[in-house]
Amino acid sequence: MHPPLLSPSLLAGDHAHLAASARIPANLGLRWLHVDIMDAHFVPNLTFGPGTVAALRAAGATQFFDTHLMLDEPHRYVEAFATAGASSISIHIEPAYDHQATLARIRALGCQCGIVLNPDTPATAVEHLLPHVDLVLVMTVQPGFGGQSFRRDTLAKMRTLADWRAARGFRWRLEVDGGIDLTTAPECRAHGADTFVAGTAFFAAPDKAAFADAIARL
Ligand SMILES: O=C(CO)[C@@H](O)[C@H](O)COP(=O)(O)O
Repeated sequence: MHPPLLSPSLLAGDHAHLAASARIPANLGLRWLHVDIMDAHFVPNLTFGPGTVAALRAAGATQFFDTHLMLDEPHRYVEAFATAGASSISIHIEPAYDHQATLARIRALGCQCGIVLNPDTPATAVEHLLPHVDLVLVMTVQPGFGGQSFRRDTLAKMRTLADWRAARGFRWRLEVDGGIDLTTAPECRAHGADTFVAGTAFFAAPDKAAFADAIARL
């Protein structure tokens, strides 16, 4: 299992001042930033596009952009996000497209690649892709909005994936996203997760350094 890593979600930042929001975790020494891309089709919300990612880079953001595409047709946009400055690009298993070819394309573009499962999607749905990814993201809420409650029924799926990783010698990160705070992150850690996306809990924390330290100590 990798050491714990916090990936603060920009979705909970100040959308009128995204570059300033991106600097908050960077100034604490946090290397990752989670960037949620929504298309109002796969999820009922709209957020950022490749132009936002490029603008954040132009404004000086240097952290690892952990880019989560919540799109019906992610294969049409991976090039745009790679060119804009994504570091990793994660795509969902649920829509129908060529997942394996899209993951390979993401790597060919020089990014890390991840596969994402909604809360009700079983681990078996991504089993065939596990040799081909750098990250597996287990959604712990139905994607689309920040500020939702963590779903404990996803813990067993984390354990299954973590057991497969250990038994089969995979090196990917196991990331969790949705309702992650200082109560739910330890539960996920106990079920094999190593990468923790936190939006509301991070940006609302009065002492963000203490929040980051608590995750680092898991
Ligand atoms: O992908 C998503 C929501 O769809 C997440 O990345 C949220 O940004 C997490 O927000 P919190 O649950 O931590 O507020």
